[in-house]
Parts: sequence; C-alpha cells; structure tokens
Amino acid sequence: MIRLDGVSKRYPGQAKAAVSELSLDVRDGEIVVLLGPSGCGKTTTLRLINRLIEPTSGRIFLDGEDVTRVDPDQLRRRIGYVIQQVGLFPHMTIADNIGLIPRTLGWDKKRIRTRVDELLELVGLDPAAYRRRYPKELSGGQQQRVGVARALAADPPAMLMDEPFGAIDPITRERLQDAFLDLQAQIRKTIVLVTHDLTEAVKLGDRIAILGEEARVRQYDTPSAILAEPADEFVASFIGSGAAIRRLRLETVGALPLGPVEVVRDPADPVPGRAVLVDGDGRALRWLESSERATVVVRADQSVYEAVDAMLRARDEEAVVVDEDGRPVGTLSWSALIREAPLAGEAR
Ligand SMILES: Nc1ncnc2c1ncn2[C@@H]1O[C@H](COP(=O)(O)OP(=O)(O)OP(=O)(O)O)[C@@H](O)[C@H]1O
Repeated sequence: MIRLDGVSKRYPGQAKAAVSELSLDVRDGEIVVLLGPSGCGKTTTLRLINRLIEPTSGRIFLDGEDVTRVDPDQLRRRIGYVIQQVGLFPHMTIADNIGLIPRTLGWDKKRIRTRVDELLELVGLDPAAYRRRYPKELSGGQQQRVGVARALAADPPAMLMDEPFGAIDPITRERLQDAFLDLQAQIRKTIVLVTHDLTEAVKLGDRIAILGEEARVRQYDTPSAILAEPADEFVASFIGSGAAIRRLRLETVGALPLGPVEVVRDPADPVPGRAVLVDGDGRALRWLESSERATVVVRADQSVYEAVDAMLRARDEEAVVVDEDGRPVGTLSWSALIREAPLAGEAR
C-alpha cells in the first residue's frame, strides 16, 4: 500500500543524510510505528511520504503507483496528516477546520456538513455541542480528536501521524490511544505513526520499525517479536529492561495452558479440591470455600498482564478464567504462569 524504495534525504548544507536508503513496506490497513531516538529521521520520513519535502533520491509508491512525481497537493488529499501540535486554525470553528479539505475539493455545503457531523461522531465528540466552537474552547485531547477528524475528512486511504498523542497528559493519552484503536478497527486505514515512546509503539503498532541514525531500519517486525528477539545491541538497548513485562500485555490469558476447573451450583454440594460456585446461568460467582476472600476472575481475552495485576492485588495464586459470558473455562495458577508466560529472549 505504501512502499518506500531506497529513499534518501539530505538537507542542503548538511554533512549527513537525514534519511539514507530507506526501504519500507506498509500493508493495507496496518499501523506501522516508526520508533527511534531523537533526530534519527522519523519526521523527515513522514514528510517524505506526503511530499512536504522532496526526496534526494529513491521512490515512493502509494497503492502501487509511483507518487514521486505526482502533484503534491493531489497526493496530500489521499494521505491524512496528524501532527502533535494539532495545527487547528484558531479563528475557524471546529466544523470549518474539519471541512477544510472537502471545501478545497469543491464539495457542496450540505455534503460537507453531513461529513463533519459524521466525523465528530466517529471521534467521540457530540456534533451539536462542538461543531460551532473554536479550538481554544476545547481541551488538548479534544483538539487532538478534531485533528484526527480533519485528517480523515476526505476519507483518504492512508494516514500519517507524527507524535499524535505526544503533548497530552498520560491518562488522557491512554484514553485517546484506546479510542484511536477502536476507530482504526472501524476504518482500517493504512497508518504510519511516529513516536519515541516504546509503550505507545507496542500498544498501537501492528508492526514497529526501529530506526537508527539516518533512519536506517534496525529491525522491522511485530511488537512481540521485537521484544522477544531484538535483532542487535542497538535494538536491545533501545528496548531496555522490562521487555518480559511488556510482552505480558500482548498475550491473552486464553493463549496460556489453563488448568481444569470444577464448578458447583449448590454451595452445599460436596466436592474434592477447589471448586467454583456458579449461578443459574453457569456464570462464575466465587471460589466455593472462600466466601469472605475476593476471588480473582479474569476473562480469557484479557491480557496476561492484567491477570498478573489482579492476582498480585488479591494476593491469590490462582485465578478463575471465564469466557465472555462469565462462565468458567479453566484456572490459571501462578506457577503455570511463571512457567508458560512468553518471555523476552525466548523463541516461541
Ligand atoms: N529543515 C532541516 N534542515 C536541516 N536539517 C534538518 C531539517 N529538518 C531536520 N533536519 C535534521 O535531520 C535529522 C532528522 O530530523 P527529524 O526531525 O526527521 O528527526 P526525528 O527522528 O523526527 O527527531 P525527533 O524525535 O527529535 O522529532 C536531524 O539531524 C535534524 O537535525
């Protein structure tokens, strides 16, 4: 979908290239994160893709078409662009900001208005409450949502995002990341996102390209594979410690081998060993024998990280694993978790 073929950029008067011989394939509908130290050429790479700057050499393809020579304005309508500073026009309403590109495309007023409302809904802002406001009347996180809506206005197949959640407080940032992933599940754009935050990269990326100096690709793979097997010392040091814990966020409880679970419907039923009391619909209530202690119940589709967190907080060595309806499907013991959890450095 987006393909860079030996792309280089040397800024005038600079001894070193900002981007050197970069080749990268981004598939339809995936989020590729460019991750690397400050100054390694991430922003330059994004701006090369939408031709805000021109490559010194190399070629860029969009949907199989060589776009190195097409009209940059037309190209930019096919690629949404979201930046950290959002860049909303302060004297324009939210609706006018979002409608900017549709207006330049000559859409009629009614179509623009419908599209603006649709986009505000999509990014979780009530159109009636927000379309007439000005950017300064919105929080940073809300402005960021408007920035995303504006980038999506003309329904481009691809989107470039430069540190989109960078300037936002950690709690709002997590919420926006979650909302962004929900949105992407609906719209399936092809996205290249720049960050220098490993946690963000692991959470958002289908694949991560770890870039070194001059945007040289040091490793390009799934978050899980990079955490498990960093390609070299540079990647390993960039990932740093905590790789094992980060991987726990990527694996679901259901992927681990679970122990058997015994269920009872009537608290008076005698059973050997530990059993889970269930209600009339078969949903887990608690461990039969511990009416006063909290029972750790985790869903099979939750991350192993969340299971560990819940078990540590409850100081319990065993969790009841349930399906999406709350019915027990097995148990997860602490010892099995330590034994079976995927760890960094371990090939699976
Ligand atoms: N307009 C410019 N003129 C000259 N050099 C530039 C220009 N823009 C960027 N550079 C240089 O190119 C290199 C790559 O910069 P770029 O902004 O792409 O890096 P980055 O990885 O996005 O960095 P950061 O994470 O700090 O934003 C840097 O050495 C930078 O100083």
